[in-house]
Amino acid sequence: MTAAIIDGKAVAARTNEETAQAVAEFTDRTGTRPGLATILVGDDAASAVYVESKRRTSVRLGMADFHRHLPSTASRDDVARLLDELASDDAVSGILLQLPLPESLDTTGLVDLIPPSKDVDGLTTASAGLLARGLPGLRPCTPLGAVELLDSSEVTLSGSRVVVVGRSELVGRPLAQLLLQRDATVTTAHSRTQDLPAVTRDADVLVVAAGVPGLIGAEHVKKGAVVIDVGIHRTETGLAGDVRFDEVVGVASAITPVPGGVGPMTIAMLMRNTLTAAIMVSEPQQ
Ligand SMILES: NC(=O)C1=CN([C@@H]2O[C@H](COP(=O)(O)OP(=O)(O)OC[C@H]3O[C@@H](n4cnc5c(N)ncnc54)[C@H](OP(=O)(O)O)[C@@H]3O)[C@@H](O)[C@H]2O)C=CC1
Ligand SMILES: Nc1nc(=O)c2c([nH]1)NC[C@@H]1CN(c3ccc(C(=O)N[C@@H](CCC(=O)O)C(=O)O)cc3)C=[N+]21
Repeated sequence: MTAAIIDGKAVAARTNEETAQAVAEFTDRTGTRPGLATILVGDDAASAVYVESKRRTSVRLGMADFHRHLPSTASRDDVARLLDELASDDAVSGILLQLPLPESLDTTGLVDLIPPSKDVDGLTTASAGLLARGLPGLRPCTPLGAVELLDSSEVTLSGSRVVVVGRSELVGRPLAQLLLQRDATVTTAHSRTQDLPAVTRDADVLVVAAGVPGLIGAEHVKKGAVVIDVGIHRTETGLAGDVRFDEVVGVASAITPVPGGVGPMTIAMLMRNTLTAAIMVSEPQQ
């Protein structure tokens, strides 16, 4: 048996088409475009590539592009001032502060200057609280993308055993919360987990966001499980994930590739969140 390949690129393209359509309707109705502000601090090459990709996609879908680039020497006050300015600009629907920030800057303190209504990355303490409580709010893009891929493959979440490897604020933790809301039986594994293969072999659905190249092999996967690989690494032979794809493809029933899996979905969910943020401002809930 060889696993079905879950085509994130195709699902993202379909999602983006729907978003573009909804952006056009929004613009007809309100006379304004949803606007995405991306902020890059410093010159990390990978971050610059991701930000470019987000900007390019937002423009293609009909949104307004507000990009700001600060030098790696920018102070906390420089970043805070910029965030305040974008927070009070009505043309800006969503603000994305690309991570990681240079080490000298206090990431949580700065992210929390983004108003929850513009937090299209879903990373502020306020958004995390809303998610934990199950209240309406903007959710982090990569977890949303992973769940969307599972839905697109018609994977049953309710009652299923899902193991998430990783507990970061950006991916693992919010993903576990989203899956709990979908009534999955969720286990979160991390670097202190004992006997990781025994834990992951229990999973009907295994989502890996550990940031360790090739961490997960055939010995970690139950026959017929669905495997979502969030990891992304630049290697000499190209991009690779946290999962040894060549091994696991022979054990799983479905698997995401890297590239072409979760990555494109992250951007598609950012676009959808930006539209949602714009709509929430133009049509506030009663
Ligand atoms: N495709 C996409 O759109 C995106 C991809 N990524 C990628 O996903 C990966 C994870 O990102 P992120 O969550 O930000 O990473 P972090 O480094 O912030 O978190 C990694 C998590 O994995 C856990 N972990 C590390 N090593 C092991 C191990 N050997 N066994 C079990 N758990 C382990 C850590 O545990 P502990 O808490 O104990 O330290 C931690 O909770 C990276 O490769 C990143 O590049 C990230 C965002 C978007
Ligand atoms: N505030 C913040 N929000 C983020 O969402 C965020 C972040 N910081 N920091 C870094 C991670 C990483 N991330 C990715 C986005 C797209 C792809 C993506 O499009 N990947 C393509 C390939 C891209 C390529 O060719 O390099 C793919 O997997 O097919 C990957 C990874 C978002 N992140």
